[in-house]
Amino acid sequence: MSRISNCFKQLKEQGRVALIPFVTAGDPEPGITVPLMHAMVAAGADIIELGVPFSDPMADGPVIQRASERALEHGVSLRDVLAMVHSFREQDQTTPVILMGYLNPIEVMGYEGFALAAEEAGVDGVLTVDLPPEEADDLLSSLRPRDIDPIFLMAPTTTEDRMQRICDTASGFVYYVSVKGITGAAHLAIDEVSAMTDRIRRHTQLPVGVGFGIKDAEMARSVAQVSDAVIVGSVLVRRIEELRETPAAIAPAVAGILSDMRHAIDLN
Ligand SMILES: O=P(O)(O)OC[C@@H](O)[C@@H](O)c1c[nH]c2ccccc12
Repeated sequence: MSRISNCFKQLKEQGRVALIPFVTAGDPEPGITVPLMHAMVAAGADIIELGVPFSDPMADGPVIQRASERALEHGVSLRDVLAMVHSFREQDQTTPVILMGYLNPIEVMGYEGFALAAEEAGVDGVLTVDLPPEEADDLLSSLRPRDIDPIFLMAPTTTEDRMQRICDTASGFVYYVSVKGITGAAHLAIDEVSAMTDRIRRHTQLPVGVGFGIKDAEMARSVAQVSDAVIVGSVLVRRIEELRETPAAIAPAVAGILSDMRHAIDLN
């Protein structure tokens, strides 16, 4: 069983919902990422979504775009991100790590080479924003034998047919994007999210994670009532940006936001 499936299985037994923070690897500087990952786990993160910096991140809003720019200024590459995961794994063998990124750097490395390096580093899932499941066969045939879960996105506009196809292709969990638009979006309507997670569950037994537009602990709590995982990115990345001149303050600040969310989620 993959580390992601195992994580969800354990959470389910405990009647708990996963908290999945997103940060961009190497933002605002490479040295911060591994300690930040450990701090997030200590604050209650169950799974970590780590962004691979990319020059043209079209699904991302300005906050996460700027995070990519800061990391790229330090020359952070896909190989560097894999090295960070490898280093994280020296002290943490249980928390799943998902790489979130765009296809280009993976294609450059080659699917087989990437999958091998990801497995060696201890990566558990890969979310390639610009690779639809219809075109994912080649990458999937490199990931599957290594127990690396492909994570796919569904949006409010996803049709039933597509939903079924995505559910049949994905493993680990499926990611429901709560709003039309880009990361850091303003408003998430909980009734709509609830209706969609119900629909998705008619297609799959996989856990359903919800992300985009979750801003605070209260919202995290409502989303946790209708999902299996709460995914939070821009609020954390914005805090990282605010503190970029004082990097030592970043991990405690991010941990503070996450532990508030953790407590709120566990109140359910
Ligand atoms: O930033 P938000 O609105 O909290 O949403 C999570 C999101 O950042 C993270 O999962 C993510 C970052 N970049 C992405 C691109 C596509 C899908 C998801 C993502």
